[in-house]
Amino acid sequence: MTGPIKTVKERCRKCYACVRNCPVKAIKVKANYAEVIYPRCIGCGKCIAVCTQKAKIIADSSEETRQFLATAKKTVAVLGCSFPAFFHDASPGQLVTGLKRLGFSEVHEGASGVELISDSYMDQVEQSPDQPLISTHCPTIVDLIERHYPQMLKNLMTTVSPMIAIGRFIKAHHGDDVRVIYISSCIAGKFEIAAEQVAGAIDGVLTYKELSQMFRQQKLDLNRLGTTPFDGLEPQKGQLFPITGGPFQVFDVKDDFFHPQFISTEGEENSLEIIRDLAAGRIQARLVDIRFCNGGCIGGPGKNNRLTTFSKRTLIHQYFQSGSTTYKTNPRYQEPLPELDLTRTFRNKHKRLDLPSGDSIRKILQQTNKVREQDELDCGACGYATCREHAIAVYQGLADIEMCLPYSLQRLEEDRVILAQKYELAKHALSQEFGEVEIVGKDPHTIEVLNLIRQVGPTPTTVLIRGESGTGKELTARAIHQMSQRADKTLVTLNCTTLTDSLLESELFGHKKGAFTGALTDKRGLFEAANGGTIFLDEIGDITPKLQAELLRVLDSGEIRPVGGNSSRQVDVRLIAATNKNLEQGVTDGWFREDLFYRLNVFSITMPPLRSRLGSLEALVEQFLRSTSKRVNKTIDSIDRRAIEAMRNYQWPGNIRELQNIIERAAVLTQDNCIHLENLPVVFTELIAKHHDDPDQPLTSFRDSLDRQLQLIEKGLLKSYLEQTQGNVSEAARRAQLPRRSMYRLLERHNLSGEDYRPGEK
Ligand SMILES: Nc1ncnc2c1ncn2[C@@H]1O[C@H](COP(=O)(O)OP(=O)(O)OP(=O)(O)O)[C@@H](O)[C@H]1O
Repeated sequence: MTGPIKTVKERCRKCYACVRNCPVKAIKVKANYAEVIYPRCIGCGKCIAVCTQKAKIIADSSEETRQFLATAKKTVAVLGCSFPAFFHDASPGQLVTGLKRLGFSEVHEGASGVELISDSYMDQVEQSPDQPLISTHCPTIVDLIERHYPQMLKNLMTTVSPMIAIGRFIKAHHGDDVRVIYISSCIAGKFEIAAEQVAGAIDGVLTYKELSQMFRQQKLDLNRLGTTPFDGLEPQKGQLFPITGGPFQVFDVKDDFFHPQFISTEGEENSLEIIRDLAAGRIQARLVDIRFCNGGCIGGPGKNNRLTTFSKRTLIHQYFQSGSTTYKTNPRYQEPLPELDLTRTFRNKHKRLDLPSGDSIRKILQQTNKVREQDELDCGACGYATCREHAIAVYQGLADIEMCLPYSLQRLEEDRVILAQKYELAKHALSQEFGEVEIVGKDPHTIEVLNLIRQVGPTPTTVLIRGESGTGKELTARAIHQMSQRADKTLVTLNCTTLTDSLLESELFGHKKGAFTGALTDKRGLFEAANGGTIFLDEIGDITPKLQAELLRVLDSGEIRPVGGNSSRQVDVRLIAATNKNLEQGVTDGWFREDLFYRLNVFSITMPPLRSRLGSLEALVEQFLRSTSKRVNKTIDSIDRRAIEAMRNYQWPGNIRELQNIIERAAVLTQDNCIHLENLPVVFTELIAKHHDDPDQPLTSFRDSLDRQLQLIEKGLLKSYLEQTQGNVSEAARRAQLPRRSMYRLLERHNLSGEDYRPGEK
């Protein structure tokens, strides 16, 4: 069932402004838009006012009115009592002329409808009812009680509103030969005329905005028109009705405003407060006059100007006092009528929504990560004042879980991490398919690694690859997989540092639908994806104790259990793990499980750092020149001697990956086909210590001088080791705790030889 407030779905951006501002929570949030639930709506128009995207609109009655005007039947216009506050640029007589030009046969003032109901009102008040009477001229208040406070139906005065009264009055004089259009700033009137108890009195409600639009379309400038008198009855005090206190003036309620038995109030907050007070029996008034809009009927949402309540109030008062309006009352309205029925009844339209149990609320709160009381932030971003109200609305199907902002932000972050991981996986898969896998190097360390790969590759043994970052651990894992019987099956790579504990568990072992928020379907884990092949867990030293225990269980049993699942599945996966952390230290310090360490460390390969395999430096450089040339789309086929010399003297903290990156950078920078020393980062130029043997060299830059001094210290130390070991280079290397090859390289660089220190050989 749709009511007069419509949603333009394409415009709704789900900002929840309407949810937040709707006083009776009559907005339901759907997948792509928020819409009004008509049976709960009270037509106050707040959602229209707060929607910056103009996605909430009031059903426009101008087209329907035009159609009425185009037929032979008479159509009468009734101007709501607030019209002088909205059409103040033109005189009332010009407005009447304008309406007649549009085709209306007669124009009446709604204020005369107020006077029609005055007696009925006072009769009810004077009967001294035993419970407070609530006025019924504001349709929003009537809807509020019918739809949300049905226990107060008995308090509603059984009199129609002035709009219905004048509609019935006009129709009583014309028979069914006439249509009546009411023009007002009140959009709730559009709701009211549809109520079965008053149906037929008014045929359409036009807002002032819609009427102005009709004037514009007809190019009618009211200021240029002559004046025409009203055709209806001349009202007396009814013209004061729309403003605060107006009804009491019109109905001649003698007791003043200070008397607690006669209360007149308006505005959303006051209206809701007084109805709650009345419902709870906290106040005992005789007559309560309530109008929902701020300032009374001059505050309706169907307005066409932005004047303040005070200036509109002044305009109404001026109009009342001026007495300049002219009337040429149609004689038919003077004729006596059989008594006009001005009563109405009301109906309980309350739709009770199921209330969740405490347990259901708790479960919904948990879905948005609210487990403890302090997790309930009550931030209001969802449109509900508290997390509990939001949870109840979710239970009642009015709200979405995703409306919780902190929860949605967290979900987004988790999704981002998962996507980043998936991106890494895709990248790896591509490089596995199209990238180079060849391990370059002829130095003894690399040859030793290649031998180990050859030996362990074809076996199903678990391998632990260790070594500094960028030394080729992943490359080695790929080589092992390619050399294995599983080479035609998948190699799944996972970097354990990128995922949180819970995500890593679901990533590795999969999850069942509903295992946690966001687990919308069953999902296969990486262990299952690697079934029959190999799984490479990079940075294994970074997984948490919980996951270490789980991994150990999988390695021992060969079975995986998805998160949230009850049964296990057998998988045949070869595990290769890598780390640059000292796991033995981890075992001692307690952050790595000893049993897992031994389970992983069945066969270990330690990747030597680049600084200890400089024998392969040139081969690596050549390899990277080739691959980089392709990548940067340049032909680079050589590197100059000084650049290589500088590279030999560099420590390579980032190892082979750093070398690869430096070559790529240089390839981009070079202007010809060769990489020069100048194309390398500045540190390499500084490493070419031209004068490191000459202590008397005049001081140049601080860096040069420091480098020179360090070279001297280094040479002095080497000489001491050679002296102490009488030129035995192996012994000197052992004492210096350096690899023998490094010792030879250092001696070569400083032009030293063991022979010079052997006894008798000097
Ligand atoms: N011996 C080698 N021959 C050719 N390329 C190599 C060699 N070793 C490493 N690389 C290249 O160096 C880069 C870094 O290697 P890899 O990613 O295997 O190192 P890693 O030790 O796994 O690094 P991290 O610890 O940072 O994950 C890769 O592009 C790889 O192809």
